[in-house]
Amino acid sequence: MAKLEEIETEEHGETTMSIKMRRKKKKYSIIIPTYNERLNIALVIYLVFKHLQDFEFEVIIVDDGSPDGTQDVIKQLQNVYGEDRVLLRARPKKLGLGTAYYHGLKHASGDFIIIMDADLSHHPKYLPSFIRKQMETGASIVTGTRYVRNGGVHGWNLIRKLTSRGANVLAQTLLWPGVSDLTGSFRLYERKAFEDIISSVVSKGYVFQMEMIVRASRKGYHIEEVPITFVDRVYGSSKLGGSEILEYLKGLVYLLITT
Ligand SMILES: Nc1nc2c(ncn2[C@@H]2O[C@H](COP(=O)(O)OP(=O)(O)O[C@H]3O[C@H](CO)[C@@H](O)[C@H](O)[C@@H]3O)[C@@H](O)[C@H]2O)c(=O)[nH]1
Repeated sequence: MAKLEEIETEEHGETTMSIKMRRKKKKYSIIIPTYNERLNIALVIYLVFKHLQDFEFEVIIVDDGSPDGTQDVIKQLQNVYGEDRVLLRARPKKLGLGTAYYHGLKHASGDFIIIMDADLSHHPKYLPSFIRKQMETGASIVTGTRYVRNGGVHGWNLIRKLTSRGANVLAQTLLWPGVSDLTGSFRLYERKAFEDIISSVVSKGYVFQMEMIVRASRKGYHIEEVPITFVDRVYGSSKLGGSEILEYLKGLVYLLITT
C-alpha cells in the first residue's frame, strides 16, 4: 500500500517505478450500469483509462439490453482496450440499478469495487482521489459527496436540486447515518465490505444507494467522503422517474423500521 507522502511526491511530478509497483498490487473493479448510454460510454471509458493509468483495474459494464445500441459501442471499445479490461455483462432487459451492481460484482476480480454512472455526471478525474482517500485512511468505503465544501451540482433545474437535497435531509434527519450524501452513486468499496453489505440489501432501484450506505453505517464500517461536483448529463436522459421517488420514500420507512 503506498504511503501518503509518496503519493504526494508523485503528484509533484516525481513518479517512481516503486510507487507504481506498490499501487499495482491492488486491483480496482469499476462497475458501470448502462441503459441507453451509446453517446456517453466511449468518453467515460477513455477518461477512466486516462485517469487510472497508474493503477490496475478492469471496467465491468452491466447493460440492460439498451435499445439504442450501447452494446455495439461497448464491443468496439473492447477491440480497442481489450476484453479483459472492458467486460460486457449484458442482461436481457431493464432490471434496475441495484441488481445491476450485484450482477457486476459476480464478474469482478478486483480487491476494491468502484461504482459510477455512465453519463459523465461522475467525472473519472475523481477516481484517484477516492483511491488516495482509501489509502490514507484505510476506510472500507469512500463515497463521493455533493453536499460538502468543494462539492456541488451543475446543470439540474431547481426541482431536481430540491428533490435530491430534500431526500438527503429527510434521510439524515430520520436515519443519522453520518454521511452527507446518501443518494449519490459514485463510491469505492472494499470488495469484502461490498459483498457483505449487498447481501443484506433488498432495494432494486435508485434507493439501493441509500440502503447500502445506511446498512454500512449500522454495521460499523469505516466510511470516508470525498467532495465531487456532479454535472448533469449532456446526452441522453435520466431514468429517474416519479415511481423511483415513491420507492425512495418506501425505502426510507423500511430502513427506519428495520435498521
Ligand atoms: N443496467 C442498468 N443501468 C441503469 C438502469 N437505470 C439507470 N441505469 C444507469 O445508471 C446510471 C444513472 O442513471 P441516471 O438515470 O442517469 O441517473 P441520474 O438521474 O443522473 O441520477 C443520479 O443521481 C441520483 C440521485 O442522486 C443517483 O441515485 C443516481 O445513481 C445518479 O447518480 C446511468 O449510467 C444509467 O445508464 C437500469 O435499470 N439498468
